[in-house]
Amino acid sequence: MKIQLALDRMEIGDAIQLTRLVENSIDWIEVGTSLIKEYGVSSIKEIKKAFPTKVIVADIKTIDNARYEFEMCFNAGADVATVMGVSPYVTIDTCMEVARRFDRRVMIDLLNTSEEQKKELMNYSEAIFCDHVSKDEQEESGSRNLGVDEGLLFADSTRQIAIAGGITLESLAALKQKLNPSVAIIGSAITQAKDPADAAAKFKQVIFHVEGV
Ligand SMILES: O=C(CO)[C@H](O)[C@H](O)COP(=O)(O)O
Repeated sequence: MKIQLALDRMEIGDAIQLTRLVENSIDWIEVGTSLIKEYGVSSIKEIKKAFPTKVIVADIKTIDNARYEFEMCFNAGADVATVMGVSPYVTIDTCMEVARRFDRRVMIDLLNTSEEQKKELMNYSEAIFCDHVSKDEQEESGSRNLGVDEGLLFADSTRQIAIAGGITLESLAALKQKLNPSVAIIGSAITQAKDPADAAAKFKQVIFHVEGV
């Protein structure tokens, strides 16, 4: 399981500095939606420039305007870009087509999708599927991703799964068991930690422990 470090609600310089502290413990770097909204695609360019060998995920959360937004992210250096699963299928089709042309990947964010939509979306076999509990659900309703609903859907699936939303050192092992994700997206548990390097190293240890590799 890879760790995708989610960088949100900070300045680009601080994001780069923080990532330097933890880069040996993490695999993918997410340029968070808040960075893209605040600083534009230059946030993607700068983070790719600072970490050229890491997989860079642009969490642009496209819901329309797919061709323009995905070309913009890939031209800025993103290796993966995100689209909302609740988007019209023509939007997701377009994201897939642009990603294929650039030889990059699409992550479909399953936030607020119904069971029926999730089953339909699984037809996008090349995508990564993100099981996501949102910031608002975390901060306003006290929820976090515990993998309660998706177990059966994902258990039968050969699809690549990512998990996100308030993941902690304590919740990661159970999530791994329930959803068998290949990517754990971790933001505040590392970025807001007193010692981010120590927190990231501990996440890596948990993964080592559950995977035994
Ligand atoms: O996509 C996001 C918010 O929409 C975040 O990147 C994701 O939720 C991970 O951050 P955290 O671990 O702090 O929840």
